[in-house]
Amino acid sequence: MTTVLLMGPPGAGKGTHAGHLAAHLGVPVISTGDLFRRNIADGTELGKTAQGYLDAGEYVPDEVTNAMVRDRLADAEARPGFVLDGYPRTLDQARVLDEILGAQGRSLDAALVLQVEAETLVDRLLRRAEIEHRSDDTEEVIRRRFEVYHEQTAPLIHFYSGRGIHHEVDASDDIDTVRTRVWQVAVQLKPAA
Ligand SMILES: Nc1ncnc2c1ncn2[C@@H]1O[C@H](COP(=O)(O)OP(=O)(O)O)[C@@H](O)[C@H]1O
Ligand SMILES: [Mg+2]
Repeated sequence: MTTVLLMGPPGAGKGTHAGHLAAHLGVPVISTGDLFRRNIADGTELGKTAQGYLDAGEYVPDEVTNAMVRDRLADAEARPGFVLDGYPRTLDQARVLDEILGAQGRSLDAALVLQVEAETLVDRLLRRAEIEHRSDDTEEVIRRRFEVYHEQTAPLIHFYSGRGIHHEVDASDDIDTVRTRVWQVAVQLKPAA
């Protein structure tokens, strides 16, 4: 079983590499951003709650996000492990995640932080805006998302480094190069059976 999370600023490539890594490990990706977007597209109550926050570049309240992730982690699908993309993003979420996993008799193996300099991130997000038309990929909202990341999520790096499960990955190069780096970290976690 491998339980990993990917952290990093908006545009760092969390979604891309969470997908690759999960496929390698044979476990599901749990992406809070994707779950919110799917709920918005489906017009669910959860989606209605989340929409305003996403459009403003703010975080959805912890109790809403934590409840959604709690459900996902209880699924049979997540029993062999998981790759978390975009969760936890606050200290409260990190503590709740510990609680959920502890109650299941497991814990987090690794927190991977994807590192990319700010200029590259803005370029990537503006390019993605042209392709995906995400409502939160406008210049103004992107700026706010960076602020929120630095205020609320960057402190989590200390939370996980204090526990010795934090790994930095240089994510500024092309996708294949970064994928190899991510995989090198994952391989160290679990020696081949
Ligand atoms: N763990 C979370 N807590 C609160 N809000 C979240 C969380 N994950 C995603 N969101 C909401 O969804 C938006 C988009 O998330 P995501 O797709 O993961 O962005 P990115 O991958 O570009 O960082 C966030 O700006 C936020 O509004
Ligand atoms: Mg994403």
